[in-house]
Amino acid sequence: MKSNSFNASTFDAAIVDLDGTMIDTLGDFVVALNLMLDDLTLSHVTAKDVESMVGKGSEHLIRSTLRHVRGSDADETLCDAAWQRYTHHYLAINGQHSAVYPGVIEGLEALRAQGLRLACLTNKPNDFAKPLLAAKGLDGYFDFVFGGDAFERKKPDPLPLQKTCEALGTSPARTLMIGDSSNDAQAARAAGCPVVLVTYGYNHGEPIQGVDADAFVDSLAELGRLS
Ligand SMILES: O=C(O)COP(=O)(O)O
Ligand SMILES: [Mg+2]
Repeated sequence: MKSNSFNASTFDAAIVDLDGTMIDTLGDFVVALNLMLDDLTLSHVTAKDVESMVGKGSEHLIRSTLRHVRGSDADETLCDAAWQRYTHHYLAINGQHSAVYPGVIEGLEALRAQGLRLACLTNKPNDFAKPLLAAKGLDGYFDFVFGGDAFERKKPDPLPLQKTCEALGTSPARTLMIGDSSNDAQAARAAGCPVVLVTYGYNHGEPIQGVDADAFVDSLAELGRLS
């Protein structure tokens, strides 16, 4: 951890991002998107293409994918058809091409052992996020799981973090945000939450070290060594 400013007693709770922070879901995204593209008789995307488009929710991912393969913005009819096919395929393969990152279980165990309440806050829709956490054995760590459709606006807007703090009953200043992208960091800054970023996730194709955050960790297991 590249900061000495954290101590477990500084926090009452932590809000943890999902994709790119706890679970490497790139494989699921690529498989579901390419099945969708097959249905629409469009050409495929690669993992490298998808990595820079993940993080702003499924609608954004689908629109970005359609723009990438067609070279122009898709109209609403195509977006609606794509959304239907994508949802169908994603639900069928959810978690099959994904893996929990090393150190995640250790980090979550340590945060719980230090008495922190935990919430998962992701831009992934609720219907994708909840079964995925359950399939990977992570659901039991969280008092709350909020997807990208849980609130009126998504990260990087601060609203989802403010609402999650309200649900946890904690003040933003004592609630640590743990994420992998500028989305998480911007939302945390605007909500007044301290923020730690992992160095291994998806940051819209940009180096994570360039993002304004309080600390960076190579593994969530490092969070257990804060005290
Ligand atoms: O855009 C997504 O679906 C992933 O979002 P997350 O990084 O907030 O979990
Ligand atoms: Mg993420």
